[in-house]
Amino acid sequence: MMRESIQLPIIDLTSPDPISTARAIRQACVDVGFFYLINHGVDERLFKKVLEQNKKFFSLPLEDKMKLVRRNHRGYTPLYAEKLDTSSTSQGDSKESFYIGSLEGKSVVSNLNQWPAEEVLPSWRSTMEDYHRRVLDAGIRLISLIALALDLDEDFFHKAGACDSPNGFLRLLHYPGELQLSEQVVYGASAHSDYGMLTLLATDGVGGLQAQLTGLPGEIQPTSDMGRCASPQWVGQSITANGRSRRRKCQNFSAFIVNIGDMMERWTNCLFRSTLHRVMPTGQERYSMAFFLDPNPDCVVECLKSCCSDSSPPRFPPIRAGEYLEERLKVTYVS
Ligand SMILES: O=C(O)CCC(=O)C(=O)O
Ligand SMILES: [Fe+2]
Repeated sequence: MMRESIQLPIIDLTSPDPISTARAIRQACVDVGFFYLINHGVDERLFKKVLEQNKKFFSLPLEDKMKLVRRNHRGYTPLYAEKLDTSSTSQGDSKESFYIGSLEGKSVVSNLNQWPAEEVLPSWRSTMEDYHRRVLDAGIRLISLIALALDLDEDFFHKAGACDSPNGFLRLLHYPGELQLSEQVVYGASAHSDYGMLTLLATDGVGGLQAQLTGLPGEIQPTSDMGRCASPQWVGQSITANGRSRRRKCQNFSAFIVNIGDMMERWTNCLFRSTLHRVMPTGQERYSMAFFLDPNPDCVVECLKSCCSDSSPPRFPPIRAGEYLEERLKVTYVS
């Protein structure tokens, strides 16, 4: 059964009451692993500019884009070259993407010369650098609230070495509108969880993003005749960044869709959920920008003391963030 939409909690980054905000974040991360973030400091004009530049890049001829093909996780990945659900037998995902990374272990944007030429796309690089910096800044501020939500000091993740110079990856995405006639199911992005601490996603407002939830807050999970929980449901046809601002009519900016990544799930011993999500093709072209906030590569991610006990021992061994990320990225590419 497909549910149409899910109401995600709304978190205000400028709320004057960090304690109640942290409480709301905790609830969201335990229940769904997703929430909307508003008042994040990335203004609407910049957001529009990035979206425009995003469209311009993907409308370049394929041979131009292929000149910037992915090296060291920076640059262009063509249609079907990536498959986020590594267990699936379907073909690669129906999306093309462009990765912009920071310098290893530094908050400086560095794309190892994988940039479109200034003559071809004027101001493209500076727009992306600006956006990268601002989203990183919002993410770092959010991490302090996440620490509070875990009953830790607000600088916990900084002290753990995660945030001094975190890795920030901005991924521009384009999902073509035409639906492929194929025997196989084709996904825009097949089911996956994100790898890092947090993801801050902005979209052009076109739907298709869905999350897999085992039970909605307050909702009684149906059980089958066997007495087992019914299988998780895909929800959220309408998880769109702009949906809320349209409803509210008063916001002059869009909300980010934020979700918890696997490293945060490891830290919290699965208290905070790194929820599976996917993008289904809708027949409508779609653009999005996902910003992955990952810990400094040297940071060791290990179960928080407050998240384990004798009856709930750590489920994952400690791991260096850089190694973990490398491993996960390696298996994602079809070619
Ligand atoms: O494009 C989207 O809305 C989601 C993309 C996503 O989940 C990802 O790239 O990890
Ligand atoms: Fe994702």
